[in-house]
Amino acid sequence: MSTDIVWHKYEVNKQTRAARLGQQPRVLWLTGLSGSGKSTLANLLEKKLFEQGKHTYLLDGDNVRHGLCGDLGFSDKDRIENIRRISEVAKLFVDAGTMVLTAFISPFQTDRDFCRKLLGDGEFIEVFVDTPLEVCEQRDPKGLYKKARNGEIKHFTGIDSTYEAPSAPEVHLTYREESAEDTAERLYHLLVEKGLV
Ligand SMILES: Nc1ncnc2c1ncn2[C@@H]1O[C@H](COP(=O)(O)OS(=O)(=O)O)[C@@H](OP(=O)(O)O)[C@H]1O
Ligand SMILES: Nc1ncnc2c1ncn2[C@@H]1O[C@H](COP(=O)(O)OP(=O)(O)O)[C@@H](O)[C@H]1O
Repeated sequence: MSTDIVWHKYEVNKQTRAARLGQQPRVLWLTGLSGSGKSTLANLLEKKLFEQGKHTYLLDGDNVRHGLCGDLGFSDKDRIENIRRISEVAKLFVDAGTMVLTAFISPFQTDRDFCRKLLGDGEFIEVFVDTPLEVCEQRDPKGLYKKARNGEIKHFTGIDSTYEAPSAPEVHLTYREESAEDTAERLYHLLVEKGLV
């Protein structure tokens, strides 16, 4: 526990940085099952925003687990800590004026709400990548569902670990049989329609 600490207020702050970058910093938080398309869509969306001159950063589950969260596994307790750390990192990026995209399963509503509360009003955009389990399992891009069904991986989301679907996401990306590029375009337009990017 950190005690006897104070908060320093700086003159160069979120508002001044955001004004310099000419954008509204926020977090586009993609949540969904493994294989639902979070990484693919976040990557395509970041590319689009970046090409428009936005200052972006993508935090991705697999990548973050190589470093910052390399000591964490997939028990409920570890997933909660994973999302807590990522939320704090996302907040720092928002403070730096950045448009953050995240691609984590983030299976629990309370943890996603934790990040929402950590940020300012309107800064947390929850995007539910609502791809059915059957489709994710059929895609199985990393062969993990197969391993989970064989019992080689325990606590796999959707198989023997819970996924709580968002109750009121800002964007609900329903499944359609179409290319990833088309889905990313659909996501982009939903965000634009709602004035979120
Ligand atoms: N048991 C289990 N359950 C779910 N996922 C597993 C598991 N073991 C490894 N993986 C791989 O880890 C990626 C998910 O990491 P996340 O940090 O997004 O998970 S979580 O938000 O903490 O639940 C996940 O990546 P995605 O497939 O991109 O979602 C998997 O590649
Ligand atoms: N419409 C689509 N949207 C997103 N991904 C799709 C789509 N159609 C097929 N895919 C494929 O599904 C897989 C999704 O994997 P990934 O992006 O790693 O998901 P996640 O990050 O949620 O685990 C990729 O291999 C991607 O090419």
